[in-house]
Amino acid sequence: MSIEGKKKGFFAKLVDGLSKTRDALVKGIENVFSGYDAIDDDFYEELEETLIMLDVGIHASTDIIEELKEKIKKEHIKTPAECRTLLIDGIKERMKTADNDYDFEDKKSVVLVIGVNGVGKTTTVAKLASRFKENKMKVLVAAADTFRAGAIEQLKEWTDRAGVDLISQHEGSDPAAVVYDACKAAQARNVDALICDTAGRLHNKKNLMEELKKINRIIDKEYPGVIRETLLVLDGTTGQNALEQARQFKEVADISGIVLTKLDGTARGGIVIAVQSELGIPVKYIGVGEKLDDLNRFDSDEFVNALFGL
Ligand SMILES: Nc1nc2c(ncn2[C@@H]2O[C@H](COP(=O)(O)OP(=O)(O)OP(=O)(O)O)[C@@H](O)[C@H]2O)c(=O)[nH]1
Repeated sequence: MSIEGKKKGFFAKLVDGLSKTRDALVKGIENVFSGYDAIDDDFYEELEETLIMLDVGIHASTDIIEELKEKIKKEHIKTPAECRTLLIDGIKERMKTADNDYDFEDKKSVVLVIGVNGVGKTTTVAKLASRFKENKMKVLVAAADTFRAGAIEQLKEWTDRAGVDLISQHEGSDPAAVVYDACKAAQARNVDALICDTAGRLHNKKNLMEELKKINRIIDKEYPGVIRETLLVLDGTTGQNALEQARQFKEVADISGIVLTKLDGTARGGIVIAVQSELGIPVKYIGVGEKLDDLNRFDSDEFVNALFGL
C-alpha cells in the first residue's frame, strides 16, 4: 500500500479508535457549550470539570481554561459557541511537536524503549522497527529485557515478523552486556537505528535507574556520536495511572518522548493531553492496534480533529 493509503488507513483507525473518547469528550463539552447562553464563571467551571473527568488532567485543564479566558478577553468573544473553536485550537497548539523531535528517524540513532510490563513495550519495539525499515533504514533490535520470562522469545517472534535482526543473550543475563554486543554489531553491520527493548521494573526504582545508567554509559562509550532517544511506553487505557507511571519513570530516566498505546477502544484518550502538558514531554507516537503498522507519529491536528469529529 502507498504511504498515502497507509496514512488514510491509520487516520480511519484513529477516528474509529477514539470513538469512545470522542463520545465522552465531545458530548461532555458540547453539553457545556449548549447549556450556557453567556460565558460566565459557571460556564468555565463546568468546562474545566468536564476536561478533568475526561482524563485531561487537573493541571492541563486549569491551564487550558486560563488560556481560553485570556483569549476570550482579548478577542472580545461573547458567546460560548464562538469559544469552541478557540478551545480546540488551544488544545492543538499545546500538543505540537518540534521539527527536530524525530531526528532519530533518519539519522544514525539508538532508541531505548522503556516501560512496565504489559503496556505494549515489546509490540512497540517491533512497530518502530518495522516503521524505520519502511523508511529504508537498516534496523537492529537488542533484547535488553532479560528479566521477564519469555520476553526474549516474544521479541524474536515480533522481529521475525518485522523482518529485522535481533541481538539477544539468555534470560537473566546482564542487559548492559546485551547492549554492548548490540552496539558492536550495529557498527559492524552499518546499522542506522538500534532499538533496545529494556526491562521496566518500577518496584525497584534504584535498580532500574542503575541499569539504565549502565546501559547509557555503554552506548556513550561503545557507540559515540549517534542520536539518542529514550521513549517511554504508556498504556493509554490506564488513564491517570499512566500519568503516575510516567512521573515515576521521569525520576529514573531522561525521557525524550512518549508512546501511548492502545488508544483504540478507550474512553480515556484525553490522557494524551495530560501527559504532554503535565510532564512537559512530547507524545511522539500513538498505537491504535496490535498490528505492525498500527503505530504512527503523533500529529496534534489529526488527533484533535479525530477527537472532536472534525
Ligand atoms: N489494542 C491494542 N493492543 C495493543 C497495542 N499495543 C500493544 N497491544 C497489546 O497489548 C498486549 C501487551 O503488549 P506487549 O507488547 O506484549 O507488552 P509489553 O509491555 O512488552 O509487556 P510484556 O510482554 O508483559 O513485558 C499485547 O496483547 C499487545 O498485542 C495497541 O496499540 N492497541
